[in-house]
Amino acid sequence: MISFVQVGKTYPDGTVAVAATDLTADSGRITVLVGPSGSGKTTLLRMVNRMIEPTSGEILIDGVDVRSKSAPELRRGIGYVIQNAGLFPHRTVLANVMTVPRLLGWSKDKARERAMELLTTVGLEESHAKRYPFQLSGGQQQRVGVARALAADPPVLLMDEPFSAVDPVVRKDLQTELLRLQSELSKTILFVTHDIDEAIQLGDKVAVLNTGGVLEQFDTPTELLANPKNEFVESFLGLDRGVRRLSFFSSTGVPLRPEPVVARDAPAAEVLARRGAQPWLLVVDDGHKPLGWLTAEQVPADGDLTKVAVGELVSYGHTFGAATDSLRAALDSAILSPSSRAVGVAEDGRVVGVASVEELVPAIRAAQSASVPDTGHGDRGEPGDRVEPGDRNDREDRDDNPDTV
Ligand SMILES: Nc1ncnc2c1ncn2[C@@H]1O[C@H](COP(=O)(O)OP(=O)(O)OP(=O)(O)O)[C@@H](O)[C@H]1O
Repeated sequence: MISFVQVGKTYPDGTVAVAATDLTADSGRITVLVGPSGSGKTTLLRMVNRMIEPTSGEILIDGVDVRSKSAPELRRGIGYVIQNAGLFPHRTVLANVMTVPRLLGWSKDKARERAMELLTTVGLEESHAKRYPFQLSGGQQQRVGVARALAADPPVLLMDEPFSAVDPVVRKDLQTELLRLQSELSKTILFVTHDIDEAIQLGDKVAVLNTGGVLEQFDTPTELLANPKNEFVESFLGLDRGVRRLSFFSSTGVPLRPEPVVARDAPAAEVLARRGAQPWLLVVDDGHKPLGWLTAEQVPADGDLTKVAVGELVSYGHTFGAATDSLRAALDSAILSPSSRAVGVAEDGRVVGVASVEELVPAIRAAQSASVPDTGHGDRGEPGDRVEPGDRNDREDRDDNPDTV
C-alpha cells in the first residue's frame, strides 16, 4: 500500500505542483492518476521513488517512510516504466531486462534466466532478446520496458504514461496485456495518464487531479462515471460518460430476437415468411455464423438466398458476446451497423439473436437508473480516442533511468 499523507510539492520557483494531498493506493491494485497537463501527476508519482522530494508531508510504502532508505536502494525495489520505454539504446533487450537483477547482485545466469522468462511473460519472443531497442517496434519496446521494471519482482510498479507513444491499436493491446499480467502478479501499481478512457479501463481506483495539483475526486471508475463530484470532474469525464458507464453493465438483459436470423440455405417458404415480418434479415452460414444483412427488398422473389452472393450482403459490422460483453458493446454493435441492429453471438460465434437500437433502449434506461456495485475490474469496455500528450522527457531535472543511480 502506498500512502500519501498531506504530501505537497512546491518547486523553487514557487510553482505549486502538488497541493497537500492524501491518497492511498491499495496493495495489489491499479491506482490511476489522471488529469490535464500540469496537474502534478508526474510529480506525485516521482515522489514515491524519490526522484522528486516533497516539500511537505510524507509517503509511506506499507507503513514505511520512503525516506528511511537511500534513494538508490528504494528505487531498486520499485519498478518504473515511462513513455518511450526509456530503454538503454546501446544494450540489447536481454541486457536491458537484466539491469536491475544485476545491480541487485544476481548471478549472470540467474538474471538471464529471469529476463528470458519475463520476455515471454510480456508477450515477446526469444529472438527479440538479442536485438537492440531500435530494432523493435514502439509497442515491443514498451513491453521490454514493462519486463525490465518487473525483473526484480518489485511489489510496487510506477508507470508514467507508459503507453502514450504508441498508436491506439497497440495501446489497447498493451492495456489488455497489463490487465492480464496484473491478474497474475497483483502488483501495487500507480499509473499516470492524461487519458480518462485509459484511466477507466485500467484503474481499480482513479484519482482525478486538477491544475495546481488539487485532488478533485478519488473513486472507482463506476462511481466516478455515476457521481462526478463537481463540474471539473464532470467535464473531464466528457459528455459521453453515460455511454462509457454502460461498459460496467452486462448485456444479458438485452432482448435478442432470433426471428430475423435466417440460414442462407433455408427453405424458400421460411425465407419468404420472415421477409414479410422483418425489415432486415441476418443471413447466417451453415454453422449459424453471421454472413451479413439483407433488406426485405433485396430478398429474391423466389426466396432462394443462395442466389445472393455473400459479397452483396450488407456488412454486420461487429458482433457482441451475448453472455460475456457489456451493454456498451451491444450498443456499439447496433449503432455501427448499417442495419442499426446488434448481433449477439455465443462463445462459439453462433448467432443467438439480434436487437435494434430501439430494442436496446429499455436495457440502457434500466442501467442508467441502477447503481453499479463496486466490482473493481469488471467489464471495462473499449477505450476511446485519446488526447496526445506532450513530450515530457525534456525536463532538465528529471532522470528517467533510475537504474543508473
Ligand atoms: N522542475 C520544475 N520546476 C518548476 N516547475 C515544475 C518543475 N517540474 C514541473 N513543474 C511544474 O509543476 C506542475 C506539475 O507538473 P507535472 O509534470 O507533475 O504535471 P503533469 O500532470 O504530470 O503534467 P503532464 O501531463 O503535462 O506531464 C506544472 O505546472 C509544471 O510546469
